[in-house]
Amino acid sequence: MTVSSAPGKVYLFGEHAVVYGEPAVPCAIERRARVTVEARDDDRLRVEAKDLTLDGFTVEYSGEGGDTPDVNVPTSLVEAAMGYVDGAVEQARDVADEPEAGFDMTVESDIPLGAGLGSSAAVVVAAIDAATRELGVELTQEAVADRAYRVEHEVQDGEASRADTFCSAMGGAVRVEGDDCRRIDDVPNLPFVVGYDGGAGDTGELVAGVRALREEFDFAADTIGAIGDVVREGEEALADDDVSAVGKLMNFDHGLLSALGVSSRSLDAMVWAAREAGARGAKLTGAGGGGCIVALDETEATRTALNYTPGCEAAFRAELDREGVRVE
Ligand SMILES: Nc1ncnc2c1ncn2[C@@H]1O[C@H](COP(=O)(O)OP(=O)(O)OP(=O)(O)O)[C@@H](O)[C@H]1O
Ligand SMILES: C[C@@](O)(CCO)CC(=O)[O-]
Ligand SMILES: [Mg+2]
Repeated sequence: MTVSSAPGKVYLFGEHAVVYGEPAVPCAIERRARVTVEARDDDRLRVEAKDLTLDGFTVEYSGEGGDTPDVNVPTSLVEAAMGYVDGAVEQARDVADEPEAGFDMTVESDIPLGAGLGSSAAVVVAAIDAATRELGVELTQEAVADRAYRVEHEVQDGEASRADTFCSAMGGAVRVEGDDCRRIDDVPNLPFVVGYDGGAGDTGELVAGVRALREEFDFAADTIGAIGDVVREGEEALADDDVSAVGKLMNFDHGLLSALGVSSRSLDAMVWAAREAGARGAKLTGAGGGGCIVALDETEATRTALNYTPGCEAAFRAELDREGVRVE
């Protein structure tokens, strides 16, 4: 039996624009997805995903994907979840050159689903790491990141950057621009506070919406370019340990993301509550549509304000997680 875990992330800057080749800076946070894998004697795959709904679901189907799972959650949700885990298993079979390998897998996660904290990337990264190890192959974190990217790219219908998967596999703060992925060492202390509205957005759909806007309006394409400028400026602020400038740029980034239509009433409400409480900056994180905002505040004021904000279901502090994927 092998257990691997991988962290979720918040975006300091650059989500969405990163899909079109602009740089982005996601940071891994201390909230993890854990995947337990046990090799089977046959080629079947049995997946238990306890957090997929409140009730959880269990599905058993063949390696060829011929069976229809008998479950009580929306089919699209099951299909997507099976896509991520199935994709991870395909990668492990390919790496180990064991196309017939079967597994029992259990997915458990502290990362809210579809909320902008990179739950999909963490699940794929941890699943690939655990399944390859279970087959006796140890991949580097970079290799896990690359394989996980291929899975996200496929499940999200080609609408994915390397940012989430690289960040989850490597840990820490990272910089991703197209295929160029690296860790950023020496980031200042970043006092992340996360606000969660209890909702979710569909990453693939939200990215497709931004793509449509970008094709329709030149100024939407310019907005994406402006996000790239914010990120480049933000990298300088990080290098100068200037947390107050980082916050200002996060605010700017949120405005641009909002212009691209990926914010929501509750995300905006949480962003404003954080700013009014004295946060250095606040923005939505991840694909948007609903889910989480991230703010910078070393005091307790933002968390307290978020707890009193209608539409905010939970507010918590998130520490930078310097460790990426690991065996438990
Ligand atoms: N604990 C889990 N168990 C099973 N599947 C999961 C789990 N967590 C996430 N997933 C899969 O990932 C999907 C959510 O991925 P999606 O990319 O839409 O959001 P996210 O990764 O949480 O946020 P973002 O991509 O904006 O950072 C879920 O619908 C499910 O398919
Ligand atoms: C919206 C997006 O930029 C981040 C989702 O966490 C999509 C991606 O980079 O794959
Ligand atoms: Mg995702």
